Amino acid sequence: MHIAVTGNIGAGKTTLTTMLAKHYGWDAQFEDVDHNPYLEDFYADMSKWSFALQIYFLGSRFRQVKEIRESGKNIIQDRTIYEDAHIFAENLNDMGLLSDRDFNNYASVFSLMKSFVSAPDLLIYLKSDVPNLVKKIYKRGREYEASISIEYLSKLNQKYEKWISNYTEGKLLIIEVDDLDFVEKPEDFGFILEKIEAELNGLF
Ligand SMILES: Nc1ncnc2c1ncn2[C@@H]1O[C@H](COP(=O)(O)OP(=O)(O)O)[C@@H](O)[C@H]1O
Ligand SMILES: Nc1ncnc2c1ncn2[C@H]1C[C@H](O)[C@@H](COP(=O)(O)O)O1
Repeated sequence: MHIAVTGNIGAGKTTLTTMLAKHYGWDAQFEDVDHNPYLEDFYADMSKWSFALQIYFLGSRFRQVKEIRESGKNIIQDRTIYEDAHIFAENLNDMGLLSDRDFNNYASVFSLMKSFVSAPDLLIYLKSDVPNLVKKIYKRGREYEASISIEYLSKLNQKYEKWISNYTEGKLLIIEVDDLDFVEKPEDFGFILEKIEAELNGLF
């Protein structure tokens, strides 16, 4: 079984992925953030580094897709390859931070890769509003993310809403996380588990 957690920066994906992997004994796949050779430079100068960062994330996410296909294990994945293309790369292009020439080049590589990608059995979307995202990014305290603007987060949130409302590739569970504290409150984590199990009924 392949489950993926999706959502904007700071929504709680890594936290929930870690908790679910521990609870169910699943393998977890995380994003390549701490050893990412471009991320810090990207936040310092988005226009200069956007193409290099997108190619890096695309390669790293495709490696994960391959592992999921080959492993035969139950895997929970923190963010999907779809988000790189449909949320981040598209948004950078819209904002004029990734040129049309580079975006078209990227999109043609992504469309080749897409034929090898299977949708997760369940996609869990963590929906959060911008002020709450800002609070959680601040709480996490990665220095290079201090430059993330409200405008950038808002545009990403709009892209997420559009993408999720058109998502038909597989089962989808939307969780509004702003009134939940699944880190500190076991009942909130229990509420999420119930929702997941209801969706996966029959697949478990
Ligand atoms: N529902 C929540 N309640 C309280 N704190 C949360 C919640 N979700 C995430 N956090 C905190 O917010 C920060 C960002 O969460 P993280 O899982 O790294 O987000 P993401 O992986 O989506 O970027 C972390 O410090 C985490 O502990
Ligand atoms: N495809 C991407 N383009 C730009 N930035 C990206 C992409 N994928 C992830 N990121 C950034 C956003 C955050 O700063 C870190 C980690 O993501 P998070 O949502 O906090 O798990 O990488």
